[in-house]
Amino acid sequence: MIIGLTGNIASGKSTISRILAEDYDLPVIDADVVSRQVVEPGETALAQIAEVFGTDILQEDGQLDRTKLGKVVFTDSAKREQLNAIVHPAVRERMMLEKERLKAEGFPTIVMDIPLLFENNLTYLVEKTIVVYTEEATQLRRLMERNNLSETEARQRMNAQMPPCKKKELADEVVDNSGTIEASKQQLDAILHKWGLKSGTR
Ligand SMILES: CC(C)(COP(=O)(O)OP(=O)(O)OC[C@H]1O[C@@H](n2cnc3c(N)ncnc32)[C@H](O)[C@@H]1O)[C@@H](O)C(=O)NCCC(=O)NCCS
Ligand SMILES: Nc1ncnc2c1ncn2[C@@H]1O[C@H](COP(=O)(O)OP(=O)(O)OP(=O)(O)O)[C@@H](O)[C@H]1O
Repeated sequence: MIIGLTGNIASGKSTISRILAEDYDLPVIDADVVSRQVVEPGETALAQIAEVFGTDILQEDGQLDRTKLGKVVFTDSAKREQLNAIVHPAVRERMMLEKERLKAEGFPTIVMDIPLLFENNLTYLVEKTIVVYTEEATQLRRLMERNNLSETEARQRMNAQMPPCKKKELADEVVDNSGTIEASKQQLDAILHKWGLKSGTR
C-alpha cells in the first residue's frame, strides 16, 4: 500500500513520519527532503532559481539561502508560483523514481510525506491518505517557535496552503496532533491496525 501523509505547515507530519519509520519500520519518502536535494549546488533547479531570483539568493558557499528565499516567496504568491514551477517537477520526478526503487526492493508498504499533496493534485501517486491536523492556535504557536517567525510571518506561510479543515474533508484518515505525541501515536496505531499494519512489521 502507498500511504500519502500530508497536512499543513507545522502540523506534525515529520513527527508522524518519524513514528511510521521508527515504530512501524516503514520506508518514508519525504518531499521536503527531496526538495532540498534537487536544489543542491550543481542541480539544474538551483541554476534556474538563481536566474529568476538573482544570485543574491545564494549563500557565499553556493548553497541556496533558504531563509532569504522563504521570506520572498511567502510574501509574494506570484514569486512562489515561479519557484514552484522550477522545483515541483524535479521533486515529483525524484519521488516517483524513489517509490519505484522501493517497490522493486520488495517493500509492500511505502509512506510518501507530501505537504502539498492536495494543493498539487498528487493523490494519484498514493492509495490511502492520512492528514495530520493541528488546531490553528497550536499550529501557529509551534510554527512561530520552530521557525522563529513573527505572528504575521507565520500566518502568511499558513495562508499559502489549502485550509486545514478542507484537507480533513479530503482525507481517508485524520490524526489530530493538537495534543501530546502519545495521543497522536494512539490514533495512528488505530488507523494502521484498521489497514492491517502492525507496529514492528512491514
Ligand atoms: C521556500 C523554501 C526555500 C523555504 O525553505 P525552508 O527550509 O524554510 O522550509 P521547508 O522547505 O522545510 O518547508 C517547510 C514547509 O513549508 C511549506 N511550504 C514549502 N514550500 C511551500 C510552497 N511552495 N507552498 C506552500 N507551502 C510551502 C510546507 O508545509 C513545508 O513542509 C522551500 O520551502 C522551498 O524551496 N519551497 C518550494 C518547494 C516546495 O513546495 N516544497 C514543499 C513540498 S515539495
Ligand atoms: N504533539 C506535539 N506536541 C508538541 N510539539 C509538537 C507535537 N507535534 C509536533 N510538535 C512540534 O511542532 C513543530 C512542527 O512539527 P513537525 O516539524 O513534525 O511538523 P511538519 O508538519 O513536519 O512541519 P513542516 O511541514 O512545516 O516541515 C516541531 O517543532 C515539533 O517538534
